[in-house]
Amino acid sequence: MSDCCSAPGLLPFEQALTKMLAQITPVTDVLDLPVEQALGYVLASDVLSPINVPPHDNSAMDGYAFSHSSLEQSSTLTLVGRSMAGAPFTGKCEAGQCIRIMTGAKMPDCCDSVEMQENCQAEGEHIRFLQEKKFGSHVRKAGEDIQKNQQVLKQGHRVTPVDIGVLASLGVPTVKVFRKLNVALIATGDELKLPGQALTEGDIYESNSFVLSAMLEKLHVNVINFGIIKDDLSAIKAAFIDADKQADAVISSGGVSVGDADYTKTVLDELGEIGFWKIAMKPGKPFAFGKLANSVFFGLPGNPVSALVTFHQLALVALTKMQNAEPLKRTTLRVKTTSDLRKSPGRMDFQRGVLSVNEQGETVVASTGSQGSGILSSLAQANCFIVLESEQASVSKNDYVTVQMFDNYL
Ligand SMILES: Nc1nc2c(c(=O)[nH]1)N[C@H]1C(S)=C(S)[C@@H](COP(=O)(O)OP(=O)(O)OC[C@H]3O[C@@H](n4cnc5c(N)ncnc54)[C@H](O)[C@@H]3O)O[C@H]1N2
Ligand code: MOO
Repeated sequence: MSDCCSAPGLLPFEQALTKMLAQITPVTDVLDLPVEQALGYVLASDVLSPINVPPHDNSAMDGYAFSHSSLEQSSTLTLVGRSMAGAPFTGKCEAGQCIRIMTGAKMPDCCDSVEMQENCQAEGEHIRFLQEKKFGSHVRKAGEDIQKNQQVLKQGHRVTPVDIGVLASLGVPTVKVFRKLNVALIATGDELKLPGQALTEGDIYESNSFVLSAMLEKLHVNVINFGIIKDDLSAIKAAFIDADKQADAVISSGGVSVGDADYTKTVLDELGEIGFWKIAMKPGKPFAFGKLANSVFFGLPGNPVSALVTFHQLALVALTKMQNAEPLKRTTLRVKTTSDLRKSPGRMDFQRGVLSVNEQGETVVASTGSQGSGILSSLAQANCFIVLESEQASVSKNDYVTVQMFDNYL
């Protein structure tokens, strides 16, 4: 994206992203947390395995362990002991002998292979092996999953449920993680009512803080919800001051445009500094970024789709950096559109699309229809953004477009 194609006065999207990220300082405070509490946290150091996993060679089947060379002499071996999971065979065995073994039990030192019991005939202590077996069959080798000192997880990785299992399997009781961010949410607007309240003339229900709060939960931050603040300069100023004291980042929605009751930018300018305002993107043109005394500030536009798209494309990327997490990976594809797409050059569009596979097996995208920035339900129907560069004009059906798949924050 270059300056050539953005409407005058609007910062190209990529430049806005770069400028914003340059002003984000990642957290440095580190906690040592029990692994079972680490879900969603960002690792503050690499995790190396202190052991081999599994720690010893063990059987993958219930059956009989033996030395492969024994079977070259005779297909019937003599049973001389038992190895159970947690109660290994500690005795000695010789050529021509075998050991009863259970899944997960340690391989006796004298054995190198296992046969499952379904392929054996047991008559007292005489075990007949009915099939030929390869050397090492049904043996899970020590360290075949993870080797001692192997890097298992990297700094910056966000801990998943499976990671918690992997850490437990290493016998690791605690992990070092970066502290959670505190993020304040403020919805501005005289017209906003909470679900459950009655609407009077001109009111609408507030939805931005609900969806933003849910997205922030997925990002694993502490949300400090300031609820609805009236379109009043001093009320907004007081809320921003309070939020700035408590949070690493303050996110407001609404009041960021040029209307008579749009105070966000004025207050940001008074209390801190405006990094930039107005981006060549659609929806989301009036997005503002800046700094308050202690925190960074994201001023999202009030329109529900504009608020969510700017949060997803900009604020979420910045908060991820602030968490010290590895950058978000977003999947993009070039696919055919089955809809005509209306667009004027000058802003980068994030249109809502539905990606699917048609009867011919081709991956195609369709528009969700009207792209008004108040139509929140269209985001719920969509599974991707159709990303159209700033200079692009309308696109015809059957042309190829870039889509960005929704990630798990939407
Ligand atoms: N003269 C101009 N007017 C507008 C421009 C412009 O460039 N010149 N830009 C338009 C664009 S683009 C957008 S986006 C909006 C953004 O306006 P604000 O950020 O000032 O938002 P509001 O005016 O407060 O609200 C816009 C719209 O969204 C509804 N809203 C607000 N907050 C919430 C909420 N928490 N939950 C649900 N809905 C919300 C509000 O009722 C309005 O309908 O400005 C255009 N105007
Ligand atoms: O940016 Mo506004 O978001 O076009 O409606």
